[in-house]
Amino acid sequence: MGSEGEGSIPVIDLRKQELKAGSSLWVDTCKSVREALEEYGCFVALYDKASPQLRNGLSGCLKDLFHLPNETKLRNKYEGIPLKGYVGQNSRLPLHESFGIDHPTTPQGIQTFVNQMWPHGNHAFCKYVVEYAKMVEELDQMVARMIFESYGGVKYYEGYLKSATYLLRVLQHKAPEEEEKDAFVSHTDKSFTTILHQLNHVNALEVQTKDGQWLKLDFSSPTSFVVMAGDAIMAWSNDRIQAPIHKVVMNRGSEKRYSLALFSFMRGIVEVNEELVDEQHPLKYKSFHHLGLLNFTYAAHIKDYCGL
Ligand SMILES: O=C(O)CCC(=O)C(=O)O
Ligand SMILES: [Fe+2]
Repeated sequence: MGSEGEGSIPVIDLRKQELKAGSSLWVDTCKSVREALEEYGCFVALYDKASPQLRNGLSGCLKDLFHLPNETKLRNKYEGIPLKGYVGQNSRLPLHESFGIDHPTTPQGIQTFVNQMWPHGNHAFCKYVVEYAKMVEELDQMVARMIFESYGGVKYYEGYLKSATYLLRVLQHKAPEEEEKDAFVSHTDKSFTTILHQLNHVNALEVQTKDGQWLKLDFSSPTSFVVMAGDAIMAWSNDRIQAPIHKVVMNRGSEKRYSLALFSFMRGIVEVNEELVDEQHPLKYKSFHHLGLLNFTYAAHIKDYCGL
């Protein structure tokens, strides 16, 4: 467990049976999670709940989705909320295409999306996406518990369970004609946390360290998931955790890349964890409405929205 040498993103094993809340392994793992998030804003979690059948089923469904006609794809719209719907055919992001599925862990959420894309239904898509999203939601909740515990108590965790809402983005990135090219521009996520997974072996995600170095992430294994801090957890932690700047860089001649990002958001108000405010660490953010942050100018920094 822990870091794989200097200058690389930590890998943390969350697969072990003995990893039960309160055990000594749990306490050690919470510490590794906290250190990774404070140093890099992300880590690679090893988690083995995605069966080969699920991954294969999901791959097939996503390929079908990206093959739909453009006018069908454009029905995936969320008025007023940038990047929540379909992004594609965009000259500024020519290698990128993605869809947003709101509430992917609920039958209604997935059904709404499927009705837009396949008015006659798509049973396999519903089945695989819900199964996948629920599995990642469990991982998200486990990591959230570890984070909340290591920063002073489970009371925040109970609030998180009640108010977390999820958005699944499914992404396809194509290879460029030049040697290498940004396929998704550098940004931080506006989520509380994001969990990323790749459906094939094409690595392309890069994360910037505090000293400005870009690190490539290898999460091509079926058991690797990247847990990444978003702007909201950065504010909640009063800047102990930094939301890392990241981008997707594709190389010439590579296969199309398929990845999935499960973003968590809090319904309602996020308050800075009071245990993380003291003389050395004065309060850096006002309480803020998380979904309001999404409606705020997308390109803006969270400090413009609720920074002190
Ligand atoms: O595809 C990836 O690995 C990253 C995608 C991403 O950064 C995002 O959707 O916000
Ligand atoms: Fe991102």
